Amino acid sequence: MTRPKTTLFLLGGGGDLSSRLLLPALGQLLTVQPDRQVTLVGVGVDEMTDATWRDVVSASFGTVDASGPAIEALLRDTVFRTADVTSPAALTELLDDAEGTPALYFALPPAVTVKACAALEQVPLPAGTVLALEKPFGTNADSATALNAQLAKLVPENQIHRVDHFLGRSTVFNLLGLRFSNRILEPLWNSEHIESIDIIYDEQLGLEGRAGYYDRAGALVDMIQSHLLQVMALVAMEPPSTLDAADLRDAKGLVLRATRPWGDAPTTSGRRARYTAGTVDGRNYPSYVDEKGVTPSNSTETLAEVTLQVNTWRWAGVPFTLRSGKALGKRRREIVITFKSAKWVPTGFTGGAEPTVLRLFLAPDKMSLSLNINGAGDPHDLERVTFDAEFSPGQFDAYGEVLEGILDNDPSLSVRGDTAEQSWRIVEPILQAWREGLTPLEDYPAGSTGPKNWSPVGIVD
Ligand SMILES: NC(=O)C1=CN([C@@H]2O[C@H](COP(=O)(O)OP(=O)(O)OC[C@H]3O[C@@H](n4cnc5c(N)ncnc54)[C@H](OP(=O)(O)O)[C@@H]3O)[C@@H](O)[C@H]2O)C=CC1
Ligand SMILES: O=C1O[C@H](COP(=O)(O)O)[C@@H](O)[C@H](O)[C@H]1O
Repeated sequence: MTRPKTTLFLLGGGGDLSSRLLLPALGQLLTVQPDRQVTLVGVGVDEMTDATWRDVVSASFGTVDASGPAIEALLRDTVFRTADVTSPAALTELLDDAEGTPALYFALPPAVTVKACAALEQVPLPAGTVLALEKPFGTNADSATALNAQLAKLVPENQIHRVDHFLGRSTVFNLLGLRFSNRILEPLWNSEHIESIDIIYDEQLGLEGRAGYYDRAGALVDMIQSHLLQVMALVAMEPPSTLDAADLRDAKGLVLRATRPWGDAPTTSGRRARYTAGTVDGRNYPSYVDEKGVTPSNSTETLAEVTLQVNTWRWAGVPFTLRSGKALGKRRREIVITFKSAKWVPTGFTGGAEPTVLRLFLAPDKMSLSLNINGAGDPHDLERVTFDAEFSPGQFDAYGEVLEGILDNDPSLSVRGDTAEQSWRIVEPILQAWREGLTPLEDYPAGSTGPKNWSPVGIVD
């Protein structure tokens, strides 16, 4: 198969995202798929020579041992352009150099991305131009709507990739494959049989010098609005007919449109907390408020939990709890599906009251299914047994899969405009309650599991 030529413009090519995640991912992709014809153009405001840029790209490729003919060709031809991408003239000049289909990756501060998109209105865009936008997509539902309207003036929706690296994970296909190819799962995947679903992404990392962004976002926006709602949509979606972008994204949209804070009570459906000084795995963390660049009066939460309801026949009454936080004692990245207990365990057995639990672990992807079976010895005794399996790790890291989608212009693993808006709509009442101080901001020591008085979410091993 001959692949079409693409010129990938990395706007913000000298930034952290590019050097740490995008360039290594590109290196990985071209190593595995050397038949790709990609010309790379790095763009930034600060001057950089082509030779220095080549060194940047080469160093990033080195982190993943990228090699082969496509890598050599890319390194030979890549150039850096100094340009202010908020200027229509600069953008026009950049695009004049494009060979094949241009893909513009906005690895820029979000406010600059918005201005660049406005500038693009005055730029003749070659047919097929692909736009890839990083999170955060807007700062609330209104700004996300406005940005969508702006983008719609530029290219059709299926040429817009709103990047969510969680959807780049092979996790998406692992989850859909497991759910939809096993007759013992899908018929039980509803409120008749499922008690609750928890989606947990607890990190040991703290702020890591990202106050400029994180102190205005907080855990709810940084992780739940941006990523975990997309994961939830995959868990809760109706069976799609195909894995095509339209089918997958329609099914996700349906779930998110039906999602509300639990009991329609934004004040009580969420909890928030902020870390104080502590130790995580031998590493000392200062209190969040003492981290460089943090404004304590922002009351930014570093741990957020929200419980949501999905108002559909399938999910009525099932709480979906989404939780993510930083500087926690243990890394937990999983989806926990807790089934209802058996309706009746015959008298004569002991045990067996515990429900079936399916745990889907993320990155690396694994699953475990806990059931009750007759244990060794007395056959009346029911004991817990867990079946474990590992999923294939996938060909690429998450950003490799993201880039593959962009270069092939397959938007199935990116966020559609309407669902970006829905994600904001879902969290906004909770954010509002938090801004008004209606939900207390609690504390937890770094290295702990969260505030002492919080009941655990999911399974605590
Ligand atoms: N870093 C990360 O881990 C992640 C980042 N993101 C998102 O990715 C985006 C980029 O983040 P990050 O790489 O960390 O940011 P950085 O601040 O490290 O990089 C931003 C880049 O944008 C360039 N830039 C700024 N203004 C202009 C302009 N007017 N014209 C051309 N270039 C410009 C800068 O150029 P110069 O260097 O020349 O000043 C710089 O290279 C953000 O939206 C962020 O939210 C998302 C997930 C993770
Ligand atoms: O987008 C983000 O994701 C990371 C977590 O994802 P991972 O793939 O690095 O585990 C999170 O740490 C960061 O705060 C957030 O912006």
